[in-house]
Formats: sequence, structure tokens, C-alpha cells
Amino acid sequence: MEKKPRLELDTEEHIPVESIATSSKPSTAVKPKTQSKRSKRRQKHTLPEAGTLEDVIFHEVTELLGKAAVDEAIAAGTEWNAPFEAREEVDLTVTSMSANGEGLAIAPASKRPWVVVTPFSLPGETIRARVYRHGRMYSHADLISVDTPNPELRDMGRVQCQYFGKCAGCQYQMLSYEAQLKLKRDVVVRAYKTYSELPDSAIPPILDTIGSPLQYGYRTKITPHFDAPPKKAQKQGPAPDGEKPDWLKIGFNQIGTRHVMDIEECPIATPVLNETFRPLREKISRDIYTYKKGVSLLLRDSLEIPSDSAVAPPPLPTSDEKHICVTDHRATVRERVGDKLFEYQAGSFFQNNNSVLIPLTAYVRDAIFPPAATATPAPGAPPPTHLVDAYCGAGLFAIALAPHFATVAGIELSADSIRFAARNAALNALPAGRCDFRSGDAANIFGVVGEFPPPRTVAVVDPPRKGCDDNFLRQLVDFGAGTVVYVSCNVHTQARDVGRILRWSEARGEGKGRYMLESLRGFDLFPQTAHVESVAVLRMVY
Ligand SMILES: C[S@@+](CC[C@H](N)C(=O)[O-])C[C@H]1O[C@@H](n2cnc3c(N)ncnc32)[C@H](O)[C@@H]1O
Repeated sequence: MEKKPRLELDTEEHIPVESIATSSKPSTAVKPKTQSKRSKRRQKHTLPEAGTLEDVIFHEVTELLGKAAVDEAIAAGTEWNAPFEAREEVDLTVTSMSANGEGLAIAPASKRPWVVVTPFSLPGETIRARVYRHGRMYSHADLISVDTPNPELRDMGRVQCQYFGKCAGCQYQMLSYEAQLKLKRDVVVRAYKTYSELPDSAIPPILDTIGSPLQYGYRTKITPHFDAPPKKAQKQGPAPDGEKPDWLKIGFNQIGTRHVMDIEECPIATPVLNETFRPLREKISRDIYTYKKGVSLLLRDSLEIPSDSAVAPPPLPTSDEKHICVTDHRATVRERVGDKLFEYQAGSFFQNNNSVLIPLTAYVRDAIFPPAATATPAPGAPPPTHLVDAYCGAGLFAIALAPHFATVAGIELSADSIRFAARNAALNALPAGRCDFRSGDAANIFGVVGEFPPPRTVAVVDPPRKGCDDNFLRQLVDFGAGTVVYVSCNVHTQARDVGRILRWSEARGEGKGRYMLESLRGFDLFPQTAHVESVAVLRMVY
């Protein structure tokens, strides 16, 4: 069969393995007993923290090779010794996908049990790949060619970006949207199987992933970057014609490297971001010799904020709402989610896909107030009246849901975000006193909501990727809110935390109730990428 080098990569330099270690925690598994040459070498390796990408890959690799093969390699001290020469090329058959959207293949039979992780490859495909970096029982590789494509999954005609296959941003443009959503559901299934430590009977059937209304042109924030002129170029100075120098790349990282790729447009970004990026690139090209350091740019899609602040914003979107691009980290950005307006500081956290925020907030609302026919709480149980929004940011969930509650308390580490959350309550004309926002560690909220009636309280929990700490989870379980909705950008740490909540709630004592996991599903906030957001609904049952 003719080989089709569809996705050629320039693979000159990659990130060295040491620089991607995510934890400084020493590995217990590789602690040296003696200072032999080998143990000195092994000492360099660190085990990643649970739920990080490296840890997730190791679990996937263990599943693929079988625990016995992995245990044998650990016992023999060979789990970090890749069976490859530097930059060796191998022919592989991809068997499954990693949570990071890369193809996983067992190394050829001539090698020790080992897995090769190759981006842009799909299950069922035979590929040629070049290994370049090694982890624990696996190696990362660049895709050289897809020799036998999977015709049911791959259609390169779907790809809308000229940089696809090199840029680290997207993994899935060759897939139908349906296939992307299915892969994301599989990630949720596997995360709960691996990280929750719950019996199968405690995990409900994982529902289909809810898609994003926009699948391109949705990303409301991009952060392209560029390096300062190298010394040699500084000396030479600008070209007489003022042309962009060849060495200058303004864009995103090339996959597997820290090299910046020159990117002129990003089709997953909103139109106004691309319209602004073009002239911004030209200006940077002209001024590049004034930069002494590399820069990470910020481009945020915002509604234009009327200069006359006395003009009340219209309650529903109008066709003349103008989108602008904000590039100053400290400037105010405005977004609309249904009939609510949100403002926040451009450099602080806000969800990056506005189009999915109506379905997401509506889903959380419906989970809290289920239609009578599907309600889990005892029929006739009084509806929730109090809301706790932990990790509330600029108040997305608190404010979207506030009309349904008598009292809302939000907490968030960023004082800037809290300032905007309070402002957003006023911007949306919520009754004074309904929402109380405060800055601080999420666990501190339980010192504030002592008067909230637990059975009629809902806790929305939306932590950063590392999930919640045990102090927060203990207090959450002790408080015993009738409903917990846990929204997460890292389903692996979510699965770990949900497992803890369920187990710890068993010890609440006779008649005090325990949590059950009522429903679980992914939301697609980032189409064309492997990322999945996960929403778990937990209910206190007696
Ligand atoms: C994934 S964001 C969610 C924000 C908000 N729920 C939203 O959807 O816009 C997580 C937020 O948690 C905040 N955060 C991180 N660690 C925290 C902590 N220990 N206590 C409270 N907030 C924290 C971050 O500043 C960030 O705004």
C-alpha cells in the first residue's frame, strides 16, 4: 500500500523529559536503596501527582499492557528504560486513545512491553512514528505517516486549520463532531473507573456528552506568544524594507515542543479575535526590535461596554451588540449568558466558550430543580432555597442561578474576581443582600453558611484542575448540602473527589444521610480538542 505522509512534523527539538515533570514529590517507587549507578540514574525520575496528564497516561498504559507486565518491569527496575534508540522510527497499530487525545499503541513484539503515545493517530490505524521522549512504561512519538487510516473515523477533509497536525492546540479536527463527543464520554467513563475507587454499582450510566453550539469560532480567549529577538538579530537590526524577519514566530507552541509556530489565524477563536490578531501581528513585526523579552499576548472577546454607564443594559441580546477584542489584562470584559451580563478583568478566569454557557448553566439549574417526573428527592420535598458557589470566579453559576434562590454565598481566591462578582450581582439587578461574595479559600465558606439549612442548600463546586483539597471535602460532607453539583475541567481529580465524598458521607451517622452519585456527563467546552468538562450531580439520600 502506498504510504501517505499526511501529517509531517518538524521534530528537531522537544521538551526534555525533566522539564515536564509536574511534581517535585520524590517517587516512593524509585527511591534508591544503594547509590549504584543505576539507582542514581533512577533517582532523577519523579512520580507525577494523581490526576495529572502523566499520571493518567501511566494508568492508561497499565490498562493496555496489563498490571502483571507493569509490576514485573517495576520489580526489575526497568519501568523507565525505554526499549528504543534515540529517535527510533517504529511501525505501530493504534489500539486506543489517551485522555489527552493521542493514539496509544503497544510497541512492536520485538521490544519489551511498552506503549507509544502518538498525537493525531486514531484507533485501528497503522502508523509510522518516531519516538523522542520517554515516560514510565511509555514513550512519546511524532507521527511520521498514517499508513492505514481508519476510514470510519478519519476524514482529513474536515480539517479547517492549515496548522492542524503541527500546532499543539487541536487534536480532533479530522473527526466528526459526533465521534469527538463519544471519545470525550469514554474519557469520563475511564476516569471514574480508575480514579473514583467506587464500586460499579455506585457509578450511574455516564450520559452522552453535551456538545457546544459552536464547534469553530467559539474560543473567546487566545494567548499567542513570541520570543524576543535573538542576540545576532538584535545586532543586525531591522531589515531596510521593514519586513517581518524570518526568525520571528508569533503564535502557539508546536506540538511536543516549546517552539513557537507562526500562526496567522486560529479557526477555533471567535471572528473578532482573528480580526484583531492580524494587525496586531503586523505591529509586533514592525516593533519587534524594541522587545527585550518574549511576550504572551492576551486577546479576549468582549461586548462593547457603553461609555454611558447610566444606560441600563438591555435584558436580552440585541442584534446590534458589538463584539470587540480586549488585549489589556486589567481591562474589563463583558459577556452575555442568556439574560445575564457578566463583567470580569480580562486577565482573570472566565470560561472560554461563551456559546456553551447557556446549556451549561441551564443543565446545572435543571439538575438542582429536576422536572417532577425525574426528581430524585422525595416527592413533595421542599425545593432548595440556599446556594453556595465554591470557587465562584466572577459569579457565573451564583448569578445565573440567583433568581431561583433566596440566599446565595460565593467564595473565590481571587479578590479581583470577587469584586466583579459583587458588581455582576448589581449589573443584573439582583435584590440587594441576596448574594454575598467573599474572597478566600473555598473551605472558609463553611464558617459563613452556618445558618443555611443543609437539606435546602445546594453547593456548586467548580475547582481548578487539581480538584478540591481534603479540608474542603471534609467540611462539604460535614455540612451535608441536599444537592452538590461538581463541575470540573479535570474529570480525573473530579472522580477522585467524588469517590471521597461518597465514602466519607457513609460515616455521617445513622439517619444523617449519605451522598449518592445521581448523574454524570461530559460537556464539550473545547470542540476540536481532547478537553472535556465534567458535571457530576450528587444527592443526599436518607
Ligand atoms: C475553574 S474556575 C471556576 C470559576 C467559576 N465557577 C466560573 O465558572 O467562571 C476555578 C476558580 O477557582 C479559584 N480558586 C482556585 N483555588 C481556590 C481555592 N483554594 N479557594 C477558592 N477559589 C479558588 C480560581 O481563582 C478560579 O477562579
